[in-house]
Amino acid sequence: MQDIVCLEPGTDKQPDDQQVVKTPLYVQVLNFLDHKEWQTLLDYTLAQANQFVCSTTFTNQPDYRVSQSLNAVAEVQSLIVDKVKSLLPQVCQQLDIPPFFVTLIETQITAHNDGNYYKLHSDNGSYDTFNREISYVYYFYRELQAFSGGELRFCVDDSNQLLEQQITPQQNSIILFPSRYLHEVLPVCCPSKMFANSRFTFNGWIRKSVFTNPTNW
Ligand SMILES: O=C(O)CCC(=O)C(=O)O
Ligand SMILES: [Fe+2]
Repeated sequence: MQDIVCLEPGTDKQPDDQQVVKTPLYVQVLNFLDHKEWQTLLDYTLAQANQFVCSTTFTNQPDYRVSQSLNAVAEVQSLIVDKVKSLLPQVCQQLDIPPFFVTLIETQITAHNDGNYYKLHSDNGSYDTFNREISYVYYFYRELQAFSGGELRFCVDDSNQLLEQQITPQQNSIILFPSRYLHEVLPVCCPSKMFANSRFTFNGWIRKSVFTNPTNW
């Protein structure tokens, strides 16, 4: 059974004492996969250890993103992507994002090990990424957890108010948020430095079609 948790950045007290609930920064779903699916994904990830390469960014800034990624994840991608697709209407509603046509759901598995991080960035700030609408990050790792840190930190400027929120990577949970929001991954501490003890994510980006209905052309 999945628990959808919609986290609010806060509420504003109005003069007439009515509370206005603001749009949340992100949606979190706990217990996202069942145990068998979780195990399949973890086993697959550990078996692919040698296929991971240094993570990249579209802006190619050195030392901005330090982790390892696996970009060919076809064997396991339906585990996450099908569920993400089915959640989309609800997520758009909660994040106040108008419904849109999806052109592509990008996927990768990322491993953050000792000292790894990803500095403050948005996921759609470059020419190649401008149509990313929603980012998703599914967290998983080997039991017992052998790393600390690696919080996902949001720093969002919302109508002149700076909203800051830090999320602890929680086993078998997923976070979805607007790709334009500034966020970072704080440094991970993994004393064993073993790949298998990494902070793993199945993460990606949902791209929006920029074409309108062509029947008027
Ligand atoms: O791992 C995370 O918590 C976030 C990753 C991220 O921001 C990204 O891959 O763009
Ligand atoms: Fe990101």
